[in-house]
Amino acid sequence: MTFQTLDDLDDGQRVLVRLDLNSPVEDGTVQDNRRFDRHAETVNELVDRGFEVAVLAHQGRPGRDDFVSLAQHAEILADHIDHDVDFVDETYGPQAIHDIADLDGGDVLVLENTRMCDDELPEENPEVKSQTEFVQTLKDEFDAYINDAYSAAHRSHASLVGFPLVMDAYAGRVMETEYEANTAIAEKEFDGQVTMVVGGTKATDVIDVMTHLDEKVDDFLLGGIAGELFLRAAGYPVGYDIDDANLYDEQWEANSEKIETMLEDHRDQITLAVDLAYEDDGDRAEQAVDDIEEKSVSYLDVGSETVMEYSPIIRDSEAVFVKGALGMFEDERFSVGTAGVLEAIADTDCFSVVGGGDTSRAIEMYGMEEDEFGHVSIAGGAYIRALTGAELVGVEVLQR
Ligand SMILES: Nc1ncnc2c1ncn2[C@@H]1O[C@H](COP(=O)(O)OP(=O)(O)OP(=O)(O)O)[C@@H](O)[C@H]1O
Ligand SMILES: O=C(O)[C@H](O)COP(=O)(O)O
Repeated sequence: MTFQTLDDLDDGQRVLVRLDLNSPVEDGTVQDNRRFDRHAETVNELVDRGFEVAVLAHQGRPGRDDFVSLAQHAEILADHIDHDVDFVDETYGPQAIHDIADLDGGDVLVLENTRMCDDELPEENPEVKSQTEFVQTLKDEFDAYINDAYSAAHRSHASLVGFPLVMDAYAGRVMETEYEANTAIAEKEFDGQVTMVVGGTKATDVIDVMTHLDEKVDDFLLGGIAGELFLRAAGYPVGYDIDDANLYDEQWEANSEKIETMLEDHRDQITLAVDLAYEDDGDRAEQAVDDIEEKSVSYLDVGSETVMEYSPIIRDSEAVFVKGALGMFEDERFSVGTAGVLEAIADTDCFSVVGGGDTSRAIEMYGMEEDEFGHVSIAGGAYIRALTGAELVGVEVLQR
């Protein structure tokens, strides 16, 4: 590993720290999750060593319900580090600069959601990002930049790739441990069957990675939004938006060709759900995919038959990778797919990795322990990209 770490940084300086506190939001309330726990290690160390700490992080995506302020994140972070955490509702405006100047040793200030700044999101190369007003304004306020957000390091966004080009840059403790674990996992060779459980809402991320993993993975078990899109490509009348949902059509447009090609070239490596679950009068109901004539309900989980088909495949695997939940597990009625698959993994002695800020929450929600899995990563998209052997842009710039 060639990046500088906190061991290379002198105590008591003024530091800008990028965390990944991107969290599930339910009815406007940010849900605590292991990202806070893990990043607390880095923040606690900085506080104990007398640094003046300003935190950059993002939440959600513009236009989605989870695109909210970081005010609640500051409170949750304070609970995890047993230390006051201040918040300012600007990322680099005059009030933010004022509050940064007021920091004393051991103080922590969370700046507003980076994705509320125009400079943050367009995916541009690090050189371009380093010249944005966002980066140029904040860089002079700090002695060093620390990136702890391994789980967002696959995005070429200003707060992740801009600062290392114009500041002294370091990896935080989470960046270090996730990088080491995921790189080692990517280099592992398996003699037996390798299975990947693919679900969640970010179908574009997983489908892109699937096309690069077809030599490493013997069987992809599909669920979630990606699963429905694959069913659509296979000819079933599902995988498009109904009501106000905004999960399928855009991702179908972006990925339909890749999905169709994968089904043509790798059909024997792709296992699709045989039944799906939906809400009927407040209860869970299930329907075989062969019986669906028209999509008139939202499918929120894979069905029980699907879990029965996926479980023996998992039992026969030497390694299982999970990215994304098979259903909306936060609602117990729709946890059957996700909990069923995680229990099947926990019951075998295969090597396993469960990744994703949301998905990894299902472990404790459904009574399992982290040590029943080989590695639980707070990274989702970043860890599966690392599995392909590709370098993550946010890591690359730290290694310059
Ligand atoms: N059929 C479905 N309908 C709606 N939501 C679903 C469905 N299936 C899965 N989900 C949701 O997917 C979410 C997890 O997927 P997501 O794509 O956010 O992955 P993740 O594991 O958090 O990874 P990352 O860290 O990349 O965000 C869960 O919160 C779950 O509720
Ligand atoms: O939750 C994640 O995987 C990271 O925070 C990246 O979020 P994004 O997929 O919205 O870029």
